[in-house]
Amino acid sequence: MTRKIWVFDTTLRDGEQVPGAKLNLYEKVEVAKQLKKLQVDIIEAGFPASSTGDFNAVMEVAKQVGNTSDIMITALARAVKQDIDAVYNSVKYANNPMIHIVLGTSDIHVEKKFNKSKDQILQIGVDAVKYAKTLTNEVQYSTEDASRSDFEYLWSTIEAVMKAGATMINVPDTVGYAEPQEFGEMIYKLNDRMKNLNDKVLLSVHCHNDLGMATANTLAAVKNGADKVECTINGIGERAGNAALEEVVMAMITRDKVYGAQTNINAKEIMNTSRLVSSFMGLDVQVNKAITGDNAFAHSSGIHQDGLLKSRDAYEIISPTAVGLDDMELVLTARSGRHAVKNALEKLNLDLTAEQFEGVFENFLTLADAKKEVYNHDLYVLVEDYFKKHNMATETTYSDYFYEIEDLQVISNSIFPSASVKLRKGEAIIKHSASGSGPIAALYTAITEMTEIETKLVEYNISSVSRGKEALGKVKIQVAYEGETYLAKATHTDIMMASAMAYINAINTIIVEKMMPETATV
Ligand SMILES: CC(=O)SCCNC(=O)CCNC(=O)[C@H](O)C(C)(C)COP(=O)(O)OP(=O)(O)OC[C@H]1O[C@@H](n2cnc3c(N)ncnc32)[C@H](O)[C@@H]1OP(=O)(O)O
Ligand SMILES: CC(C)C(=O)C(=O)O
Ligand SMILES: [Mg+2]
Repeated sequence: MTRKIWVFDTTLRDGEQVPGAKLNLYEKVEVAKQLKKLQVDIIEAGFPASSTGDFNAVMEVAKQVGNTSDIMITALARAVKQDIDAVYNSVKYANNPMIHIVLGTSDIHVEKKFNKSKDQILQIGVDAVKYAKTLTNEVQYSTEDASRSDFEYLWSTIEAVMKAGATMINVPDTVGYAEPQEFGEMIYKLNDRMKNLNDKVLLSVHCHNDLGMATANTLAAVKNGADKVECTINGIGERAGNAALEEVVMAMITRDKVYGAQTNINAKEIMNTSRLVSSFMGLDVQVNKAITGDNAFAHSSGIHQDGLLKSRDAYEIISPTAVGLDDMELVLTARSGRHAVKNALEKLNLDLTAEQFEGVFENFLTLADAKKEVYNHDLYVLVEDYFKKHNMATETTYSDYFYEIEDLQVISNSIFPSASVKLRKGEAIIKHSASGSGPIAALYTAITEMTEIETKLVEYNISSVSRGKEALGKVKIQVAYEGETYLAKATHTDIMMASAMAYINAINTIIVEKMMPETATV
């Protein structure tokens, strides 16, 4: 039988503990709305005692997102009256409010952090739960640093707070020290004892990723009886982060026979949620991140691309559409083979004879060695060049459609940021200058006015590919055009050039998809 696993999302509390990731009230509410679409069961919205700003943000989440019966809103408190009051006074506006109390159980916490005896700490926890129960029915108790705690003391704490009225017991691997086998065994034993005491109390886990095992530990707990998982989107959180919601959920879906457990998550909202969190928090998702990384559904080597074209299951265990993506991506690189390149050409209606294809493929490899990634607009130009070289006429001069950057100058100052750009379009050279509120706005305005393709810049992201003064700047943008979004990237030592190249890549992709003749035969 399939068990239901509760999903407690702590992106807005533990996730927000990432340096620089702090969200304002508006952003917290927007993320919470998206988490509701994702169908998480519980949102932990913050730590209200920490600042007035967070108190107000948690209160707003409770009012605007917690206003239906299908979701519970909580926030974190130390085992301190003032913190518990702050949680209650902010979450009480939700239909289903919950108070979450944390207090350490390991010797390190009890002795070194609190300088108290185990009995004293246990009593503080019990008193905190009893007080919280005078305010709300739902109270979660977290035994911080549980995985490094003496098991019998951990159990006596859990037993005492359950008797005091805790409705959920959360067992955190606070410093990511646990190992799946050992963590699973601990959860098995706790589950056994808890169910004997009161089988209505939920057993939850909260795993950190310091040894890269947060997801594995969470899933080991699910296998061993945990009712609830605490996770964050993109695995963000204190230090190395928390168990990633998307990984835990997709593992349960993909390996259903192994776990025999499912969540209520609407997996199709995973990518939307990941992108929203990443953009509001200013935290890039690492490209190879499972499920939500740029490359999680992108394939770039010839043998894999060929296999996928023959049968998707050769290299795909999750359908990209299951998490809200349109499709897999076959990235054309110098490691691509003939099958992938032929497939890309056919999709563009560029039908070539075997001999023509071999010629184009040879030039493709030369270009791919120089360029890292070959785009569809590059394929058109490769085909045209091949035909020109062999004195053959083409119906369309493809290069007349696409833009290339010849030169640019960007002036950055607070008075009048401006950009001058020289573009090539086929044989034509176009020059233009524009100003803007900042250097990127000036640069993109200049290009928009030259290309006459009005896009909306949805996201602009710049990062360094390597360290040091010679670092390459990598620009990743998302633009909207006629209701569709286009992603484009570029890398260059000059970040303005990388920004312009990324934008031109987006423009050329729009041209390929919207403006090329339907049957571009050669
Ligand atoms: C594992 C986790 O993720 S826990 C959650 C982490 N989140 C946060 O810390 C939220 C942001 N924190 C804050 O805004 C502040 O630290 C506050 C408001 C919580 C406390 O601020 P301050 O009163 O200035 O205390 P400060 O943070 O310097 O020290 C923590 C105090 O809380 C005590 N404390 C720590 N954990 C707990 C707990 N679970 N229950 C009771 N007291 C606790 C410490 O012993 C220390 O008390 P002391 O001053 O008597 O030594
Ligand atoms: C508050 C608790 C659950 C926590 O974040 C941790 O122990 O990591
Ligand atoms: Mg944590």
